[in-house]
Amino acid sequence: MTATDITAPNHPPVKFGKVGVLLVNLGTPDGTDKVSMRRYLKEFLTDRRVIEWSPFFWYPILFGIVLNSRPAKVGKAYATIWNKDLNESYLRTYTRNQAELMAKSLADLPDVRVDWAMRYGQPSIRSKMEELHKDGCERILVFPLYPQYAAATTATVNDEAFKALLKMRWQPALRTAAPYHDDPVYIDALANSITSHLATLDWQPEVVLASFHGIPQSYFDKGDPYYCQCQKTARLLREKLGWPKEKLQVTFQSRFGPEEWLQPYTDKTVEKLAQQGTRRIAVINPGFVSDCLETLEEIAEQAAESFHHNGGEKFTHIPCLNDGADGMKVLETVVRRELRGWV
Ligand SMILES: C=CC1=C(C)c2cc3[nH]c(cc4nc(cc5[nH]c(cc1n2)c(C)c5CCC(=O)O)C(CCC(=O)O)=C4C)c(C)c3C=C
Ligand SMILES: [Fe+2]
Ligand SMILES: [Fe+2]
Repeated sequence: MTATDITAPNHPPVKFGKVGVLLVNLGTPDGTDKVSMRRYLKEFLTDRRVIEWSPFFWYPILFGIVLNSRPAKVGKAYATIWNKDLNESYLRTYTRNQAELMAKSLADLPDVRVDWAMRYGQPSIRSKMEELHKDGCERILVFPLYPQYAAATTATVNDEAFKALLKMRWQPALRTAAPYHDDPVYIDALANSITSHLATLDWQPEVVLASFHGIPQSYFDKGDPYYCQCQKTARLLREKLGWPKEKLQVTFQSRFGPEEWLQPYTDKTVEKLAQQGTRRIAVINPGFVSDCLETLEEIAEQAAESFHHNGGEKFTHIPCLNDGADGMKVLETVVRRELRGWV
């Protein structure tokens, strides 16, 4: 269709013919104060893709205990890793940078619009879908920025994108990007980030932990592919580096609540390694596209402290791919692949 196809009298102006790419990450509070933290955690922890317990059981605990105690505690943790220059979390800074850099690298596709959103907090997926649509995007690619698929992350982003279409008369076509846990470009980028980080040190780790965010064991038992995709990423990374299994070990971090989560746990492994005589370790977080609370505070601060406290000597955290050239090459490869047939 071209503008000349609009022949009806008094037809309102419409934009069309564009393709949108929406990069989506998990989310972020607007500030580290209690009110912002509570708002963010409430949106996050009422998502049934994240907490699968029945609301009849969960809400009294959430509203009676968790949302009264956790905002202050987590706010303090966020304050230690806040991007003070821009007064925002690094997850927000990196996600915005990724979208801006992506727009530049797709300059050869003039009909493509790139934007970013957060599943929890601002800018919301709905607001960005509406903006892209108004801007003439008849097709939108939603890219949940998680290399490994989990219902608690990927599926909830996709759900929200589809929900945004519910009230639209003229819906855009919607595509969602597949996980890329075994993409050679991603594995190469991780391998490069390990070797180039280790080359900056005057010591070498005996063990490198590949620490992924955990999920409850029960989600895995119900068929979530996340655990297996994490294991595959680590196997391919080991093969790429030519390392044995003992040198690159998979662990799972960020447990929440009393249930059993995927094991081995990162915090317990760090403690045990130090207690059993390992003196030098490195930790990489291959499942996180950008550094955030879970990498900067839980690993680079807390895990490092625990390692030293238990007798370890050298600890280093390998930064996430963030908005660096290797990481952007990964994201661009996925976007160009998923746009095939549309551009
Ligand atoms: C049952 C609760 C949770 C599940 C399941 C879960 C899965 C999951 N999360 C990420 C990535 C991130 N999580 C982050 C923070 C975070 N995660 C949970 C809970 C669950 N996550 C909470 C309550 C929080 C907030 C902090 C806290 O209260 O401890 C973040 C960091 C966000 C930031 O702004 O820095 C990320 C990223 C993945 C990949 C995942 C499952 C695969
Ligand atoms: Fe999480
Ligand atoms: Fe955490």
